[in-house]
Amino acid sequence: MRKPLIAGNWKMNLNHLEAIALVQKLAFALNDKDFDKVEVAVLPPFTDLRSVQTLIDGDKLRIVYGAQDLSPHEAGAYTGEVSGAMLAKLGCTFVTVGHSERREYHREDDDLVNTKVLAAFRHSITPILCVGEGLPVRQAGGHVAYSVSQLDGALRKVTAEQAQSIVVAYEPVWAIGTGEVATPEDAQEVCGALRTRLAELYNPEVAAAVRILYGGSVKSGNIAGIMAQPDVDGALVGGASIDAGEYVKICRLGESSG
Ligand SMILES: O=C(CO)COP(=O)(O)O
Repeated sequence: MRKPLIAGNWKMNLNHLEAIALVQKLAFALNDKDFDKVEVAVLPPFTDLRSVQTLIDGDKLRIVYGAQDLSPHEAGAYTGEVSGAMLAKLGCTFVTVGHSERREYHREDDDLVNTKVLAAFRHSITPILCVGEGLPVRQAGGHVAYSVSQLDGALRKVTAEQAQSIVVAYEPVWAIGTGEVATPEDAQEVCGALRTRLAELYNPEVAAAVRILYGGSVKSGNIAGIMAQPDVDGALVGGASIDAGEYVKICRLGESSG
């Protein structure tokens, strides 16, 4: 049985003081003890992680956290990079890898994404592997093949044991930050195909264990329909995750529709 996951990708928003304020608001709303049917995560910028860790650990909050990227390297002369070991030391549960904004603005390709997935596993951090097509690919009808090939590329040398703990996020680029959300059927089509591919690459047990999220303009008004789909196990939320009231609503709806 897959526990639904709602993860908030803050992107490059909120300094560490603003991060503390947001987590305090979320904690107040989400910390009642009935709220245990969904896992709630926040993914702040690197500079906020220590503050978020201190708050969550200190108050034993029911929120987990992670980073938005990591280096494929272990340590050394890699100016500007942050290693998996550093993130593990900060108690990160998750790290997003292969987000379309990294693929587009930092030219990350499937090979680099693959080395980052492997780096996350070396430090027992769960990768949230992002895949998804742009508008021209969608219009040409190639969205399933494109997303599946990104999955294949990212999972090279990943064992079945590792793969069963991964989180995959289907984020069609045309739906990110545009207000144009995929229909529940669009989300199911690709998430279902990704699960089928996991069964082919590994085995049915791995496919059944992996949580597959949808991301792209998720709001409280559209989450329920998307999460009602059999192969959608939660959401990777961008803009709406830095609005405490809206994110709490999304998490509550995720809990009841998961
Ligand atoms: O990129 C996303 C999450 O990783 C989605 O962003 P939005 O929810 O702002 O469309």
